[in-house]
Amino acid sequence: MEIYRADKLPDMREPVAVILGMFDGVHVGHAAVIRAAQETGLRTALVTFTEHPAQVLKNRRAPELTTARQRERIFAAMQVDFLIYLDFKTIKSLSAEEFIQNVLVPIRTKAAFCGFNYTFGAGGKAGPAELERFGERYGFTAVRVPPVCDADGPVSSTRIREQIVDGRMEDAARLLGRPFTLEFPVIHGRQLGRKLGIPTINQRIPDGHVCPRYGVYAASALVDGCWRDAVASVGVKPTVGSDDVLCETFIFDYDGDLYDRWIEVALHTFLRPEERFAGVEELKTQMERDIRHAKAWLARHKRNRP
Ligand SMILES: Cc1cc2nc3c(=O)[nH]c(=O)nc-3n(C[C@H](O)[C@H](O)[C@H](O)COP(=O)(O)O)c2cc1C
Ligand SMILES: Nc1ncnc2c1ncn2[C@@H]1O[C@H](COP(=O)(O)OP(=O)(O)O)[C@@H](O)[C@H]1O
Repeated sequence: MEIYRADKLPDMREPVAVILGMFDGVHVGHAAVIRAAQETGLRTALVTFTEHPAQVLKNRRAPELTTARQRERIFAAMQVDFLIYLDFKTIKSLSAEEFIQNVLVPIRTKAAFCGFNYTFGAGGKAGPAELERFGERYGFTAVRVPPVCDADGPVSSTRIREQIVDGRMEDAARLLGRPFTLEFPVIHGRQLGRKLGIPTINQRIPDGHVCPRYGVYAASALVDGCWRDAVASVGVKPTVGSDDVLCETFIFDYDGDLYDRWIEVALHTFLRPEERFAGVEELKTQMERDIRHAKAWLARHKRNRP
């Protein structure tokens, strides 16, 4: 996948199928839009923004399900050919027709795919119907891909955020089409884990990112291309105290240095809420119990997970 950032649009040698949207989470509804574009047989160009429009317009946005880094990896794995980042600050004043003229026409759009609720042009006033109308004028077909639904309605990033905040990881995984993962750099802690015989990689969950329910999860961690079983704890560790919201993961049967590396941790199922213990000994006893519970759960769910 070739990535183009802001200012400069790529010089396309052949016409492309364009995929439009933010795609936070890249859930099964998003995947349907991407697949529809790929079915044209054309090369696909996903056109998105560096910053979320809501962030620029309202200085406020829903917490992210995926970082740009994660989305890039997922798009690449789905075999999207080009990823084009536009700067929303410069795009936001363009009228709907100017957006077509300044972005879709120069990249040789032959077909444009969007979700059922896609909006574009100044004030987000234009939608799929306008895209179709402009398509006729500028020589591309416009396709509005219907929502993927389950028994509770359309799959949406909003629903998935709620599931994650509630610790309903299996439900979230169903709508994402893969387990929910966090991927952040490994930072230094107080080295207490090692003293307890349970070293953990510590990862800060930044503001603006969705934060799973505080508590303990059966997990796995991607280390050097291999998913390893693990147990993770999300929260502020009230027993010892923490200034940050952390995801701390103990990787089973592993002993290596992971500081400063970006490690992806999948949270499969919620085991128990975070607790404040009277002391470190009580905490250690509970952590050992958590390890047994996580191992038992992971052994029972060997299939369908990384
Ligand atoms: C499986 C697991 C469960 C945990 N549960 C709790 C908990 O309920 N309450 C709490 O205060 N800390 C909890 N922690 C966090 C520990 O306090 C923390 O990992 C330990 O203090 C080591 O910190 P360090 O990484 O800074 O050395 C848990 C950690 C793990 C790995
Ligand atoms: N099995 C393991 N699971 C997690 N981290 C491990 C493991 N083995 C070694 N490590 C390393 O040890 C560090 C964690 O040790 P710990 O004493 O908890 O220190 P800290 O308080 O800095 O997190 C991790 O960042 C990682 O580099």
